[in-house]
Amino acid sequence: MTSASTPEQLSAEPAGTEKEAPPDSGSGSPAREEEFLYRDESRLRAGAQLTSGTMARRLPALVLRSLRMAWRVDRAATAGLLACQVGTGVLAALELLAVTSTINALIASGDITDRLWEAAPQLAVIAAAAGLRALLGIVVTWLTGRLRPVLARAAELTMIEAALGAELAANNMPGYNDFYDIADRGAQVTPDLVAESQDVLAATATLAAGAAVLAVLHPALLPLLLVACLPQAAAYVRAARVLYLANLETSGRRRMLSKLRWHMAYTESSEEMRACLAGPFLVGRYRRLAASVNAAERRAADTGAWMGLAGAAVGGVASATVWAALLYLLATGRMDLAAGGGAVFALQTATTSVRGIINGGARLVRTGWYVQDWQRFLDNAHGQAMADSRGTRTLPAAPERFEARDLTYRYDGAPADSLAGVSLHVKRGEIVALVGENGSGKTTLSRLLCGLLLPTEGAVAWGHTTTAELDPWEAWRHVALVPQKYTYLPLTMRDNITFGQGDTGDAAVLAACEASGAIDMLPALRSGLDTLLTAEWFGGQQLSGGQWQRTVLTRAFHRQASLLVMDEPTAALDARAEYRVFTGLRDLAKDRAVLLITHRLTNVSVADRIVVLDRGRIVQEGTYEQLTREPGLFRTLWELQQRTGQDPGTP
Ligand SMILES: Nc1ncnc2c1ncn2[C@@H]1O[C@H](COP(=O)(O)OP(=O)(O)OP(=O)(O)O)[C@@H](O)[C@H]1O
Repeated sequence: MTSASTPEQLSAEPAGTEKEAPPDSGSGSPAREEEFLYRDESRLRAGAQLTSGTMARRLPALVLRSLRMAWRVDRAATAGLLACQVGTGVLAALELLAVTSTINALIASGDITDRLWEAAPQLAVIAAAAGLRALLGIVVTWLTGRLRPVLARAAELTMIEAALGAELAANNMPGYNDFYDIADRGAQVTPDLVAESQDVLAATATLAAGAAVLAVLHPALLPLLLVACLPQAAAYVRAARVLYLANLETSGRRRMLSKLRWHMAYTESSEEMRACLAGPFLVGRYRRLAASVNAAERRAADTGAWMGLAGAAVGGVASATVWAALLYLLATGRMDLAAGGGAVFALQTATTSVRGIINGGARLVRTGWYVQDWQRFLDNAHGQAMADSRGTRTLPAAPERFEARDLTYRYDGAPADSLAGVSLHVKRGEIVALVGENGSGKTTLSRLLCGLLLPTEGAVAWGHTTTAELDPWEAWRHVALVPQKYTYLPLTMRDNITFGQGDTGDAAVLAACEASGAIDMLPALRSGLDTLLTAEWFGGQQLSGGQWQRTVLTRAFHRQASLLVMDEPTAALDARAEYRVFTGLRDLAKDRAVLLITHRLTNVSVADRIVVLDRGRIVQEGTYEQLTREPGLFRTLWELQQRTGQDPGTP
């Protein structure tokens, strides 16, 4: 390994040297590396057409929805915040009126002591209002601090629920995961939307107070102030849009960065990161991609800053114009000096409020765009909500028969069908084995039979009901699945087995452990079934690959489901454990329909029927005895295994 590959040196690379990839960082130009990263052109185009007018129209609904959510998670804090904002506005108005009349009193003719006495109540109102406003400010900070984390977590949870409610197929759709990330950003900034709308409300309340005074002093001043500030508002919103669009444009690249980070830093890939030198290779890739994202974000920051500057300059000129107008009114005697004093203060307050509205409004509009993405995802999971594509029927009883009828399936964006014209059934009490070479469609067929995917053509029927008609969450209570890539959860063994369902007592869980062979692992586990299965946390224990597979098998056996689907269920098991699983399978199949996928062909002798797939089509079907005798794909593969000794036969 070269010295450039040590972790210390990789992390010690100074910021800003992103373009200098390490020598072993792999081939391929940045352009090539990025070309497969999805860019949702239609979203970008739609984003480019976003106007402040459209957002201004949508904002009330967005703010209302976020407030409703805030109300759900913490009524007291939400009500308190709203009350504080209204209070702040009222106090600001009072203060302003008091200041105006104080100025009027002070600059009126007469004895100064009398004038001071006359102004004393107003001064008391000013002091009290200022004190109360400061107090309300502290309360707002306190309540926001309490509401923010709860609201952010609640928003995250709604995202998770929406993602869980999306079709499995969505994960393979270009753009879906990017959109998820963009929407997730919206979920994260939901508390900002609430806080920013409150800032705008507070500024509006203060403006209203200033406006009332200004309108009394001279009717031209307020419209002049508002009109003068419009260009600045437009510039700020444009700057906000540039930043939002940059986020949209870089979403695919940033998602890749976060995937790379995950692989480089976490345990799952840690062996290959080191021994295969994947770490240094990926750091190089990361640097190049990060450089390209940084460049896009810097461009946006520069453009945004220029727009902000232009806006501020226009705003400055606008303010000067209004002040000049005030001077003109005073100089020409159109406003008397006493009114002028109040006007100066009211104008100052109104200008500050208008700036607050413009700044807060621009931030609010930008946050609104994010939150709108979040809410759109919640509404239909980017068009992939199962609620929209499936029915709501439930089954009166566990189905007896699961049947695929003339199925065709093509993954989104795939060049060809993964399955074509496939028909197959499996009944309770029966074991059907699916075999075939890599990529022949076995897993896809099992996903369709489970109702995880809906067919492109044809149907899957559970009894008399198709999977498209069923409420999926109800339906999956009848399924036990051992997928090829299973999930290791940082939970106890019991929770990993039961997922909190069915009989979680020792007797039921141990019976399932007996069938899978996991029972042999228990004596070595510190707290038996209640051992945390990860060494990442204190007191946890790490399982081996085969031990995990036994746990996942236990999970499936523990579920009293009428359809048991096992995809390479024993790939990591030792010979004894594998033998145990296959000899126990017949017993398990008594009241289950079992679909078994395996490449170890002697194991399929346990099946009542074997279905052979080749390039998405069924090419053979029969018993083990028939298929090992008759010429065909099964016998060819079986003989190869016999010859290489990979499959020495059932022990
Ligand atoms: N999530 C997916 N998205 C797109 N295409 C997929 C996806 N999963 C599988 N495919 C494609 O569908 C075809 C069938 O894949 P499938 O996983 O069903 O095969 P298999 O027979 O289970 O393979 P193996 O024996 O390697 O597990 C393959 O061409 C594969 O590229």
